[in-house]
Amino acid sequence: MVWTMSEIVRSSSVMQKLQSEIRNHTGRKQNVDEVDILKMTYLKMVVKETLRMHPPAPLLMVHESLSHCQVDGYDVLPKTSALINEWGIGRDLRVWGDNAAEFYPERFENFEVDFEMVPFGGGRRSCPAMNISLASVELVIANLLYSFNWEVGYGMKNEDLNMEEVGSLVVRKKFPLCLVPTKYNWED
Ligand code: HEM
Repeated sequence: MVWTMSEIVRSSSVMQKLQSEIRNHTGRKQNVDEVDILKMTYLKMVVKETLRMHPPAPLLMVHESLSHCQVDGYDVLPKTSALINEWGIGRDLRVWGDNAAEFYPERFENFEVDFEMVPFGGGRRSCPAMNISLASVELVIANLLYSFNWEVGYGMKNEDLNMEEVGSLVVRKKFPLCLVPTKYNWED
């Protein structure tokens, strides 16, 4: 959620497009609910793009081979530890093109994700909480943007927000995200 908010605040066009989608689909009421978010296609693209660029577990978890196998011509012996570089997969120029380092949710308009990114891992030991995690992130982000506009404040420009990472197995922002909300006025 923190990485998603950070990327949204850094780009005024993403924030505006997302707020229009959320407010148009929700209408004027107390808050966005689970049914409202089903129709929000841009919101889903924004969350996907965040997971591509900022996978919370950049190397997934350590896996161990059970038996001897070959991968790409390399012999993998039993009990070999394997780390999957999900961070690298999400930034591979061959998959994502020259703008791989850019936050560009629209790339998912014409791109059905299969194994091009695996922020929740894959196979039998993948994250069992994938669906609830995605739904929770979408619901919280939608509500934050529905009721408020956000800025970095304190005289700083939104696009200059610090995005440095820290951590190893789980990566988080080096500096905590601190934003200033302004209540959205439907009459404006
Ligand atoms: C955006 C949020 C989350 C992400 C990106 C994420 C990602 C991951 C990843 C990459 C793995 C390792 C998969 C592998 O090694 O192939 C994993 C495993 C796991 N996750 Fe998550 N996770 C998230 C949220 C959650 C939540 C909220 C829970 C619990 C409520 C959870 C419970 C678990 C469990 C129990 C495993 C171990 C599964 C196993 O070893 O069989 N995760 N997760």
